[in-house]
Amino acid sequence: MLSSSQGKLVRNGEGKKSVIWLEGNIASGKTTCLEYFSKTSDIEVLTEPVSKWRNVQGCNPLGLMYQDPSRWGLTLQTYVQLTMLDRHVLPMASPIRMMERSIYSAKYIFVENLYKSGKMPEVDFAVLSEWFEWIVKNIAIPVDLIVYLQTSPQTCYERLKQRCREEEKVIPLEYIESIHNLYEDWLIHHKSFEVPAPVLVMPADHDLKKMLHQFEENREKILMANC
Ligand SMILES: Nc1ncnc2c1ncn2[C@@H]1O[C@H](COP(=O)(O)OP(=O)(O)O)[C@@H](O)[C@H]1O
Ligand SMILES: O=c1ccn([C@H]2C[C@H](O)[C@@H](COP(=O)(O)O)O2)c(=O)[nH]1
Repeated sequence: MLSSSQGKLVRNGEGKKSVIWLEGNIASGKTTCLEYFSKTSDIEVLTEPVSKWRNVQGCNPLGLMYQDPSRWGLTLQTYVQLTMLDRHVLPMASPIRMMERSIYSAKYIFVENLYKSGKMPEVDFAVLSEWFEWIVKNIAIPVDLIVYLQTSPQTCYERLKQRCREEEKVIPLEYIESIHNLYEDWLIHHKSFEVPAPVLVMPADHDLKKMLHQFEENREKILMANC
């Protein structure tokens, strides 16, 4: 249930619980990492609602956006903003929540990329920005730790091609490079937007075996996020 605290809407009784956001480029390995931690008791894992972005009442805003970003970028990102907010305010079922991306990366990375690349009209950007500012001012979006899977764009491009999601077949390497640069400016160089929690950087170009080893090595740091 939501109640009001210091002028913001907050979820009740979740002060001691911890929330971790898993951030990284497209096909950097976020879902694979979440799958690994989902086997741990006391952790609930929330994946990105991509299936909704591919099918809202029979329409596919993700596919439309990749076909014509100038026309459909606002449509997709409005729906991403809504569905991510829905994830953030969902009552916690376990003491630890790991969630894939956030309403912040939707705005600071994906909306920013559309706008900066000239594919989002100024008025669409202004409307989305005002919505975003209203949300983060009025609704508590808890986060204790951001885990950043840091990859090279080339690695993501190869994994993306291998995953072969229909809508993403049109994505060029340059798109992945732009997303990479925005993530680095935000989470590593602190050059763009405020970072709402400490960042744990995990190099993620390695093969699966080494990644699983690295997840295990970082388990304590991740599980103790709010201590
Ligand atoms: N360390 C890795 N080495 C090689 N392939 C990987 C690795 N991690 C994930 N993959 C593969 O790359 C693709 C994208 O991974 P996924 O976890 O879905 O990324 P994301 O959720 O970040 O988009 C999938 O096909 C997955 O099996
Ligand atoms: O705000 C957003 C968030 C994600 N997307 C796109 C990028 C990808 O094509 C999918 C999500 O894929 P991942 O494999 O989880 O990275 O959705 C977007 O356009 N806007």
